[in-house]
Amino acid sequence: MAAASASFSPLANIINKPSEWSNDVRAAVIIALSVVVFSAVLLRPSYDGKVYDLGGIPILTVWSFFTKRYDFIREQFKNSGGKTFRFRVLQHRVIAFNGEQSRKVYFNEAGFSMSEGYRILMGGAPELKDAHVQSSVTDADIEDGFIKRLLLLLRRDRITDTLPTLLDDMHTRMTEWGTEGKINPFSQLVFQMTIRMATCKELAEDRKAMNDLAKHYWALEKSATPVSLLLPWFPGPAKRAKEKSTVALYNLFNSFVERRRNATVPSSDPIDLFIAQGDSNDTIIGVPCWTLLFLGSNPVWKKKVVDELKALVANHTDTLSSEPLHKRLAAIPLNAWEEQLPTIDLAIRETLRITATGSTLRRNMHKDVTVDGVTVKRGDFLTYQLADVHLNPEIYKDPMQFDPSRFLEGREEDRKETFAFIGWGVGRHPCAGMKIAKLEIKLILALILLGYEYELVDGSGKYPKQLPTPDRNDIQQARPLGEPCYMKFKKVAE
Ligand code: HEM
Repeated sequence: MAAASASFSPLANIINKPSEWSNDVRAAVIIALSVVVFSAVLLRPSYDGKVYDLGGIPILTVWSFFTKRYDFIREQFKNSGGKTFRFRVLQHRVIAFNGEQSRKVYFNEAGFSMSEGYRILMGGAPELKDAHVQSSVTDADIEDGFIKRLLLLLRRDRITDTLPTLLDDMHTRMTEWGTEGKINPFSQLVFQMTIRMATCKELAEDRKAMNDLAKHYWALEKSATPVSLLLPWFPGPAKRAKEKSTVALYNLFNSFVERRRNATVPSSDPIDLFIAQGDSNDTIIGVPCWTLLFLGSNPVWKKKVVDELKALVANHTDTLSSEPLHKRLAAIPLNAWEEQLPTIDLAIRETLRITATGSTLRRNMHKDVTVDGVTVKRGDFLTYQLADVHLNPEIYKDPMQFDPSRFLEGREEDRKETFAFIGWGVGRHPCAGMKIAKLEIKLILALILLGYEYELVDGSGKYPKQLPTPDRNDIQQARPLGEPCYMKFKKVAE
């Protein structure tokens, strides 16, 4: 079949009969061959005693940096014998570091900009120009003020006020599951929570708008393809998709801003203060799902976590109350959620250690800096993959094993090296949303672990032969790889 179709292809006809090539075809072939020979000779990999240069044609060599980033970095470190390596992405130079010495400088150096690194090598963030919005406010201005505004939103009094509503939202979503059944936990459990914290009541309670928001948000993330990042001007499908979803998101937010502006009674909802840039919803969604999977395969830790949650409820609420679970949880003070769940803290930490393995990015915006003997010039990009430390068997024994006790006194594996745990960021860029993210994860775990009994099953209803592992090349979400795994549940508390 392939041979038959090839003989009808004009290209195959030309290739098969070199004697009939026109001068133009001959010239094209000679140029193409020259490029290949030139690249093979002049752009071949090299080592100057400090750093490996991957060489090669910039786009071709690094295609998998954009499509399979985790594998790319791992493979190149294998090729370089664990030494620092560098490569080109078009006109940019990127240096990949590993090891403790590099890590210390990478996360502490003031001139290494996190936002510049992600903006250029990651993409995916909406830009005002894509929505064709005329504004004197630049995207850089928005970013500068972002963390300040975020911290304003995440003030303790706001979180305390919103906590009961967050639980109501979750409860409403979970009621749709019924009293018994099977769910794939990797759904959009937490999206609404973050929207509630970051926008306004009207939006968080409008199911259609929420669904549209989720649709455009994921479309925007998908539009960060290698072509759209390497050639941002190229008018291909990814550029069109990015513009389309940016316009849709802008219009959607704008309609709610207008509603708030026209409202007679002002509210303390954040949308009255600012329109938040989309942030790490995807990460939060993944963490409780993975924790539930790990606990589902580890009865000892599951019991410890459930017992701890039961104790929290017993200590802070009326045990004889007939109120539904989410109302009772709402009565628990914020500081108790933060300080009285050490076992869950360990389980979350261990979940992040195993699942947070992606590449962080930076750009050197100031003077040249030497990192572990390698000069990082002004304008160079840098990358450090969290797997270098999180899955390092020299630091974490049996790194693929879910074992929260590795952090306990006496073992403290995360203290063996500087910055050995980076699940919430370290150095100059600790996660600004950690407190709210942890709270959301704990609320979800409490509602599920106290409200339901569950066991893990595969498609045929049996305990899975193999548990899924995170897709480490899935930069945004680390969704599970392998056979689908479900939670078979039964409701045990209203
Ligand atoms: C489970 C959820 C989350 C995880 C695991 C997480 C993890 C991280 C990590 C590892 C970094 C450092 C990245 C680097 O060094 O390149 C970071 C930074 C950051 N995170 Fe999160 N994050 C989460 C949720 C959130 C949420 C919900 C928000 C906002 C509401 C947020 C806001 C930020 C910001 C603004 C920074 C950059 C801080 C800076 O530039 O100094 N994160 N996060």
